[in-house]
Amino acid sequence: MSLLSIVDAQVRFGGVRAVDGVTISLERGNVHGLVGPNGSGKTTLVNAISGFARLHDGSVTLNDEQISGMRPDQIFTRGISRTFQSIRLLSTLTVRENILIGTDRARAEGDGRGAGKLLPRDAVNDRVDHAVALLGLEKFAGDFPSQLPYGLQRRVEIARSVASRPELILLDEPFAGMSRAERDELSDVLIEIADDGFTLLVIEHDMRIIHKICSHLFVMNFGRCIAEGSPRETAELEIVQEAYLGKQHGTA
Ligand SMILES: Nc1ncnc2c1ncn2[C@@H]1O[C@H](COP(=O)(O)OP(=O)(O)OP(=O)(O)O)[C@@H](O)[C@H]1O
Repeated sequence: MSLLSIVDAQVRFGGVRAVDGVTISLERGNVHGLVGPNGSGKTTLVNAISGFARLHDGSVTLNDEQISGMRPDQIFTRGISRTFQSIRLLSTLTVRENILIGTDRARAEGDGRGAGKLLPRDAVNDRVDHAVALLGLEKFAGDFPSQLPYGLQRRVEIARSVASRPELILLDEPFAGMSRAERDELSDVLIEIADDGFTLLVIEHDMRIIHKICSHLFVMNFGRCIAEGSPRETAELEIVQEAYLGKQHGTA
């Protein structure tokens, strides 16, 4: 059984079909890449999975439970955590305190619907320690986000997601704005996160990074998923190369 199944998902903004009948599945433990030209619908698809965009048609199911139609907080408690293109950290909290917020999902672990008990303090600390270590943030745990370079702020956001122990982490352009060295470091960290058992869906433009970290790739254009498979096989497809060369939809 797939971890997440999206069937015929459609999201429209007025006359714009931002997501236009996407049917894809995410498999547990994989790092999935989501690529496509600007405006092809990648962020809208991630928004639809995480409850930030309303589906006009189709469905999203997590572990066989339909989550489309739920609010973002309800989807979070069911185990989907995400980051945004712009970093969203709380400036008055330390790195560790920002990551601690991720453990709030534990409140819902009783019945998966927000009625669970609080985790014991030791268990919360273990989760935070694990996330801090996985993201290599030990030296910065007492710092405030504004004291850190951009690449480390990104890592704090991802650590916060990891601390929620989600079933699936959605990362919207986590490498954007990073130096090559920061990109290489973060890609190694994402591989470690996947080795730790997490399932990831990563929006990224840099095919070098995609080839390095992803086992499965989805390619979008004009709101549709036009190809999927291993990064190597999809990159070689003519329809994918045409999308990146900017040929218009429906033209020869
Ligand atoms: N809130 C919105 N209101 C109106 N149109 C929107 C909205 N969000 C997205 N769109 C439109 O939906 C289409 C898909 O946008 P989306 O941001 O999902 O693409 P993307 O592939 O993530 O692009 P990028 O790589 O530039 O981030 C675009 O035509 C965009 O202008």
